[in-house]
Amino acid sequence: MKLLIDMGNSAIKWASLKQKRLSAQQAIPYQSDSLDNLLTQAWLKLDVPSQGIWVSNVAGAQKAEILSHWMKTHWELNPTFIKTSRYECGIKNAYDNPKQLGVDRWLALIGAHHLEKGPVCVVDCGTAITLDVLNGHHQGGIIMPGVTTMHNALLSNTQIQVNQTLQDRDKQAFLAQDTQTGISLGILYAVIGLLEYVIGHFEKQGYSLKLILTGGSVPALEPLLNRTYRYVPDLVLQGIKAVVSTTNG
Ligand SMILES: Nc1ncnc2c1ncn2[C@@H]1O[C@H](COP(=O)(O)OP(=O)(O)OP(=O)(O)O)[C@@H](O)[C@H]1O
Ligand SMILES: CC(C)(CO)[C@@H](O)C(=O)NCCC(=O)O
Ligand SMILES: [K+]
Repeated sequence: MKLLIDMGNSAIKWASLKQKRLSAQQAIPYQSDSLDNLLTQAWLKLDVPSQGIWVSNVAGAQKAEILSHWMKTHWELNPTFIKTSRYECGIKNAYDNPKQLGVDRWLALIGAHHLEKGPVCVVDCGTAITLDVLNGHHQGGIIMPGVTTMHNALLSNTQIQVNQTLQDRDKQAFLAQDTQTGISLGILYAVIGLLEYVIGHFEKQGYSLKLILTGGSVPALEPLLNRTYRYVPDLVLQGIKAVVSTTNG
């Protein structure tokens, strides 16, 4: 069994890989409890991933160190931290400095390329929202604050007080008649507007991009999306799977 891990900014996600089959993605938010305790709760009953552990980490060196230490202690194994490269699995990285591109974005692109041939727009709606376009090669991308991040930024820079992060969008008007709805719609429209703007730009040039979505905020955006799309919650893990398959047969 191999263990594939996506360490994001707010949550750690993982799945096992057995004979080319990826198990259902599991996730735990980091929250306030120590990562070491969270890992013990999540993984102590797992089979030892004796065929190897691969990690996409954008959560920093300290979390990586805790993860490595936990694995050494409980499994006597060292994880492989995947690095962004210039070329991988048939894709060329568009960044001037390829290493600067977040490894989660790189792996999501690789995952998307395995799912859909042809031009794709890959959008990861997590703590940050990233958008990357693959049209032949990687064309580059965009980074914006995620849904919760936008919400928190607004509340910490104003005197507005609301209870929930995002409201249910059932039977909502196009424009808001209360504060909570106004914030929810503002944030959701910002994301939808970005998608429309970028995909529209490529359409004007004659390219039809297939939209591939991943990340925790996708369900909140779905009611507003007037395009066909594919929602792939474990896209980063699928990218890791593709990388592992090419390097390990
Ligand atoms: N019900 C919800 N409605 C809206 N947004 C949500 C909801 N649940 C989670 N989210 C968003 O999803 C984010 C978590 O996304 P994800 O599960 O992709 O993990 P992440 O670690 O934050 O992401 P990343 O890997 O991009 O760092 C939260 O920060 C929040 O913005
Ligand atoms: C943008 C995030 C935070 C999204 O998780 C991550 O991919 C990251 O830290 N990227 C480095 C910056 C970049 O991709 O240009
Ligand atoms: K992510």
